[in-house]
Amino acid sequence: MALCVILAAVAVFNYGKVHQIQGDLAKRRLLEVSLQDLIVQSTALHHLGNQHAYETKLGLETRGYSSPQELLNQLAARLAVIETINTHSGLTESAASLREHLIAMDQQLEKFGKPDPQRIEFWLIELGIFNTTLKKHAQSADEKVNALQRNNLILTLIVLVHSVSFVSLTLWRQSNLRKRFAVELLHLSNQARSDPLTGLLNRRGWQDLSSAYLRKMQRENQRQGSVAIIDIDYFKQYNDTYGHEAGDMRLREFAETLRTNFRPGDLIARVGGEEFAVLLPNCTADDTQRIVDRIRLNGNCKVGFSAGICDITHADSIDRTMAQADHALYQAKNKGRNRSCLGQVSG
Ligand SMILES: Nc1nc2c(ncn2[C@@H]2O[C@H](COP(=O)(O)OP(=O)(O)OP(=O)(O)O)[C@@H](O)[C@H]2O)c(=O)[nH]1
Repeated sequence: MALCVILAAVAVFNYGKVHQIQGDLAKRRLLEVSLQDLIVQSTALHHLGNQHAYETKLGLETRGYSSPQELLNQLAARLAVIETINTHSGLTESAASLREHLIAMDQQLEKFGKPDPQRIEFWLIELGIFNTTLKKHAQSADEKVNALQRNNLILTLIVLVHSVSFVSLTLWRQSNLRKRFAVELLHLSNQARSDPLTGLLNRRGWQDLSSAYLRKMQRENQRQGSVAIIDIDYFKQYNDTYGHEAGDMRLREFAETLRTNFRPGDLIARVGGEEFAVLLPNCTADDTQRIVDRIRLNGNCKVGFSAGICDITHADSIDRTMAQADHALYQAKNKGRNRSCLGQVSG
């Protein structure tokens, strides 16, 4: 970024220089035009050196001058313009020399009625030198402007490439940060919804997802679905006999048993210490009871448990369904445990 700023500053400086040189160029054009005028007017000078007065007169008249003095006056006026515009020292010297010749010609004209032909030659030679010097100056100024413009183009391209790269990099970093943030957020929200001991949903996850399931069922007008609340029997006794760590191990094993015996689409959660809840979409309470009993009676299940099961067909909230299933669980416990009971759905 710092490099970009430096390059941009150099480019601005260069533009300033180009601007200044272009101002000089405008002055040069004016100088060139004035010099061309001077060259054109100087062709009449030849006639001032003529032997015959009538040739001089004719030569001057055909170029629009009424007298030799008028021609010299015109030359003096053009030279004054050149002297005013001129800024280069080399050209100033030539202009001064031209002025000297002009003064000498003027004096000769006054004294002898016409300037010395040799002086006229000197004037023309000096004019040629002035012209050549001006062209050289013009060429070097053009080269300078071209070089500066080329440098500026390169600088502009570098600044542009840097700026585009900088903006792209910033956008890429931002999008990466956003993605990481989203993943982090998802991870945190998953953590907040899962039970660290068993990896199943916790009570909060159960609340969120079972309510969402229920809303989906109502939206799609599904008529079937059930909830089972499963509670391990005499778990306090197990804990007291084998210790809390062994109890944890049993809970993990039990969670795994539930995970393998229910379908992937069923919602399984640990909603209390040794209490689990399962939501089975598209499954009636009778079918759920059959599944639950099969698990209960299966030799792989190392703990006994009781279950309360309830249909959610007509339920308007998950809490109401849970209350019914809980009531059925209470009955199962009361009837001696290690069994399942169906709950009645009211309304
Ligand atoms: N190891 C372990 N035990 C837990 C955990 N959470 C709750 N418990 C224990 O589970 C036991 C539950 O006891 P109770 O509510 O009396 O239930 P129970 O002994 O299973 O009796 P019933 O349900 O009536 O058959 C208590 O001893 C709790 O300390 C846990 O995360 N790990």
